[in-house]
Amino acid sequence: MAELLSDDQINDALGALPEWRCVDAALVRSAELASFPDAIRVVNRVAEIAENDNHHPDIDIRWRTLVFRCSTHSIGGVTASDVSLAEEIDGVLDALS
Ligand SMILES: C[C@H](O)[C@H](O)[C@H]1CNC2=NC(N)=NC(=O)C2=N1
Repeated sequence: MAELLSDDQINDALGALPEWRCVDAALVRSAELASFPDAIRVVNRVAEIAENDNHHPDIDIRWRTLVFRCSTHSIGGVTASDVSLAEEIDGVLDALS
């Protein structure tokens, strides 16, 4: 059973995730892509990763801007799975730059 991370553990994790913030018990970051098709390509790649991990982000898509929100729905807060997913999302975005 996943365990909620403490505030200190979240802050430690965010030290390695400079694009992310903890907002309302979730890890959140935005990303602006070069085009809408590029944004959808990122979403599709993240979807593959999330399916593989069986851990899914909330994704807000507005033209070229994506907002990712990672929390563990089953226990209502941030767990290690969310930190791992955030790292993988950064990997997808970093691969574009
Ligand atoms: C049965 C349950 O839906 C699955 O174990 C997964 C699916 N993806 C998930 N994703 C997230 N973010 N939180 C979950 O609790 C979760 N549960």
